Amino acid sequence: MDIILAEQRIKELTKAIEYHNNRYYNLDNPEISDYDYDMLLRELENLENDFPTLKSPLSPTNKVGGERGEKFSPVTHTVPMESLHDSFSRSELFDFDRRVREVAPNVKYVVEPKFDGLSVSCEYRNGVFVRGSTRGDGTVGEDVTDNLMTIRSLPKKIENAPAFLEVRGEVYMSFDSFNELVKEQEDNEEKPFKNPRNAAAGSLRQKNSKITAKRKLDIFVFNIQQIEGVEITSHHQGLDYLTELGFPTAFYNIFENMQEAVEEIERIGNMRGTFDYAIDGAVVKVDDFATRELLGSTAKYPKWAEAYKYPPEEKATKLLEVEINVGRTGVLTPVGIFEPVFLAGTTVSRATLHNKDFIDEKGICVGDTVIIRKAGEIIPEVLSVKEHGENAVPFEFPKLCPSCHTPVVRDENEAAIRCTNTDCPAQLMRHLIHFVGRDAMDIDGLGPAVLEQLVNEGLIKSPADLYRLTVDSITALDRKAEKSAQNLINSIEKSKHNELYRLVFALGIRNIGLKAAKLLCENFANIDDLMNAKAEDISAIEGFGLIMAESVVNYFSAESTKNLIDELKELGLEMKPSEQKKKGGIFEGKTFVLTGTLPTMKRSEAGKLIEQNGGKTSSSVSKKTDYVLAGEDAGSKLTKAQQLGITVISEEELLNMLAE
Ligand SMILES: NC(=O)c1ccc[n+]([C@@H]2O[C@H](COP(=O)([O-])OP(=O)(O)OC[C@H]3O[C@@H](n4cnc5c(N)ncnc54)[C@H](O)[C@@H]3O)[C@@H](O)[C@H]2O)c1
Ligand SMILES: [Zn+2]
Repeated sequence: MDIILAEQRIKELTKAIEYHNNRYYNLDNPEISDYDYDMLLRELENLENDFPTLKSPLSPTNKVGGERGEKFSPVTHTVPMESLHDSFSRSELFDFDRRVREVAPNVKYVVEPKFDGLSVSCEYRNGVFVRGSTRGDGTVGEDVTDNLMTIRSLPKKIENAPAFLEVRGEVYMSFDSFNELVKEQEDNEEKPFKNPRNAAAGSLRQKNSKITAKRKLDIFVFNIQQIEGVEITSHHQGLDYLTELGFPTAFYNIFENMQEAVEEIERIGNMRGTFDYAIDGAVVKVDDFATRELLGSTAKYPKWAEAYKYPPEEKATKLLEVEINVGRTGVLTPVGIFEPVFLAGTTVSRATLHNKDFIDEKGICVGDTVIIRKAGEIIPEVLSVKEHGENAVPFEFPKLCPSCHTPVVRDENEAAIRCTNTDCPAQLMRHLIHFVGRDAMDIDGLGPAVLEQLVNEGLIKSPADLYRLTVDSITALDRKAEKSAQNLINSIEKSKHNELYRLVFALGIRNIGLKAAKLLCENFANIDDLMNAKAEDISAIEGFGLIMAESVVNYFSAESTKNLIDELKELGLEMKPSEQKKKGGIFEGKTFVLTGTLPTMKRSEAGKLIEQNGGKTSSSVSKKTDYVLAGEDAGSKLTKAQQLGITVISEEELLNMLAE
């Protein structure tokens, strides 16, 4: 390649990598697989090696991680949180070994699994967990102490602790917790997380630690960053000590040569399907700290460690049939059923085919041999058709709902095809599951199996029928004891006293999630006001757009909704109003966006103050924003405010406004 072309390609790659970095680190929502990303980075690294004069000091090959978001306060890492250099072949590992042996001919290596989560640092003073932070750009991370507090396996207080200890670990979500979460998200027709890593990152970087607590995160601790009062001279000694203190650590082994280390890496690779957590590789580390000192670091990673990344597994299998699932809002989702294959640790026999367009674009026919792969190690995806089956014909997307046989419709500008029949049994099941859910009416003891029985027996045709159940009607179902029937009735009774927002969420109005349901109820005094609200009134609520507003109005104007609400009222649902948005404070009707570090207050404190005085806070700057309260290091939000000509105030000015 000549230098002109190389320069052009380096520019392209840099741009693409920066784009994907932002999606991955800042938005927790990557667009391409890690493997594809690694290949882009590798191509850039190779070009920079071939044309050293073209390498910019700001190259992504020189930088760790993403940027620090504005959600959390900054934490400066005394000991930088470095990244790792990746190898994709044995020969690269032996190159690494050669470089190390120039400095330390008798090196010993520790090999351990490389967890696929997100990196955090945790600090302990006299054994008490005092602060935890994300890696950020390696130098400055985000303070996520409250969220780390929710991780059960992370010790909060350690016995016989050193005066000061900073450890580094990887927060992850187990496959079990991840599958549970995705199922919940799918049932609610929310966009599910793509893999456990994104789920872990998205959950840890939550403003509301109550949400983090529900997500069941876990941690493996793999390094001592700093320690006072205890002397440790090697990595394996450090790991043993951490285990002794009660930290969850992973297994490791020590080797005297690279050949054995490579075999261990292969062994771990072969085992990866047996772990309950995702690993994306293994790490080889120089054991002795003094040798590490000698080897040093580059701007991005230590020269004493090397990661080996396992390639994503792909397999060919036959598509046997396409099943159509009907979701709560009636969306028909095609699911491919394959001849079972063992892939990246689990047996795969189904994968979503997303929608009609996906099937048409790939030209997928029943009977074809297709290539499937696990992206991000977990969710199987269909990559391509490898070979058309002999008599394979293109899959015909059904024109009727498979559950109720009503003709389906496709909305304009939407890939989704829906069944719009409100009495559709498939939707009814989904709807009921949602209706009784924890964030909705919160009725204990009504799992999918019981609901299905009740629906099959014809006892339940709508959510209102739940309130018509009796102990007798339930005990009549097979194997239901009187006691459990009574418990069920009790929890159904209890749900009658719920606050209105639960019902509004439970109704499953399109585009209305839990937060929107709460907002609606804070802005309308009771169900009747809400049912009579006009789209303009609803879209005036901060956080609501016209689509959401219309969705609410359409839903409540339907005759079937009116009947349902009447029935529910008659059956004794209290529909308790929520506390109404405070009216009349000095910030009444004003929306604030808070950004940067304030001189004396935490942003959450300032937010509370604003809300106590009738104002609202929002996380993004728009034309609806009245004030941007900016502190130090206010980033893009400040710029946006300036572009839109929105008044920017300081903490002092805020306090002056309140004093007036
Ligand atoms: N798909 C995308 O769009 C996209 C974009 C950016 C980054 N990525 C992915 O992110 C990763 C690159 O990020 P990175 O800089 O964090 O590098 P990395 O994940 O490859 O390696 C460094 C990280 O490994 C972690 N780690 C886990 N177990 C460890 C152990 N036992 N010892 C030491 N460290 C351990 C550390 O927390 C450290 O931060 C790659 O996997 C890349 O594919 C993907
Ligand atoms: Zn239907």
